[in-house]
Amino acid sequence: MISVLGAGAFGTALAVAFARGGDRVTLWARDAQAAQDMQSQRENPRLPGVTLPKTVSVTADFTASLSDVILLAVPMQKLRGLLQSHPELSGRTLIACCKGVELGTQLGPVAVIRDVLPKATPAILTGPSFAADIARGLPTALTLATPEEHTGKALQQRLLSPNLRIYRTTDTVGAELGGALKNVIAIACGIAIGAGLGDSARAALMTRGYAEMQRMAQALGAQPDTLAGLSGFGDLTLTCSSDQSRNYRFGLSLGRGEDFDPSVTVEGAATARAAHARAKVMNIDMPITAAVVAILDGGLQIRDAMEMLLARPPKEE
Ligand SMILES: NC(=O)C1=CN([C@@H]2O[C@H](COP(=O)(O)OP(=O)(O)OC[C@H]3O[C@@H](n4cnc5c(N)ncnc54)[C@H](O)[C@@H]3O)[C@@H](O)[C@H]2O)C=CC1
Ligand SMILES: O=C(CO)COP(=O)(O)O
Repeated sequence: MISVLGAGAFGTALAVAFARGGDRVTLWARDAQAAQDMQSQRENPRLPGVTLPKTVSVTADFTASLSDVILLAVPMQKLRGLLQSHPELSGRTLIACCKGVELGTQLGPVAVIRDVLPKATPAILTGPSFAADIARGLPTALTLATPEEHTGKALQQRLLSPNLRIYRTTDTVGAELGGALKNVIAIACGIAIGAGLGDSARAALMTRGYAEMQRMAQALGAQPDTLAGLSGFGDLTLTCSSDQSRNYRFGLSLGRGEDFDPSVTVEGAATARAAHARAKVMNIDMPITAAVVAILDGGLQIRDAMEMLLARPPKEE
């Protein structure tokens, strides 16, 4: 059995994929009514049109939902709270599926798991994948990062399913930072397109944003190759170019001066602030991230942000 904790769009999509791969899956929702509705209606309103396979069981009973492989599919800023309120997760294999950097501590998901439950075996599953695509069975490739290779090999075998190909790495820092920081750049790209700055500006932001991602990741001990893979470059490409991305759509709204539904999960906003704080302390040059934070905080107009980025001293690429 596989456990997925968090019955949002991504947790549900993963549950569907693992069930297609032949596993029984328990999907835990914290809200009892939501769990009951999903269990009886065989559908999650966040993934309309996707029928839950019979081997997916949705429950709000936390203890009953646990197994030897547990995926944590909650937003990044909720991860610590989930772990803290369930000490029974200690000593288990916990695979984070969230993409972000924690506000305050500036830690990624693997580091947060280690911090709260040092006896757990942490991992992260990340990479370019929209929940709706996975749930519809469209071909998708992800990266599974575990500190120890033997754990990664075992989990990789366990989680493979039709149309969901899983690569592995032991570079957890690179994998989690790629997935987190690409959301910040996706917001920047959405802002640029929403403000009518054009596709060329977006390409520049993606490329120079990638340079920022590499700088921070390497400063924190990641391998450059990891950022060039699915969890970094792959996810950056997807998220900065698709209207399916919530981070990109959030940026579009900002660029157009429109409101955005605050209940939608947009990981890049908090992550921009956390990464910016870390960059300042470590003296890492991250001008696009800094501009996103300044725009979010209302201190910088979009045109001024672009002018500021263009007016930086000329340098070698
Ligand atoms: N939706 C997507 O296409 C993808 C999402 N992700 C990542 O997955 C993570 C979750 O995103 P989504 O599922 O899309 O968001 P979502 O907004 O659809 O669902 C989040 C779920 O987490 C639950 N939740 C929030 N706080 C909780 C807590 N303290 N305890 C238990 N449950 C809690 C909510 O009730 C909700 O069901 C994010 O970090 C996101 O970046 C990763 C890849 C793709
Ligand atoms: O991480 C994702 C795609 O890989 C999902 O992106 P959004 O959270 O921006 O929708």
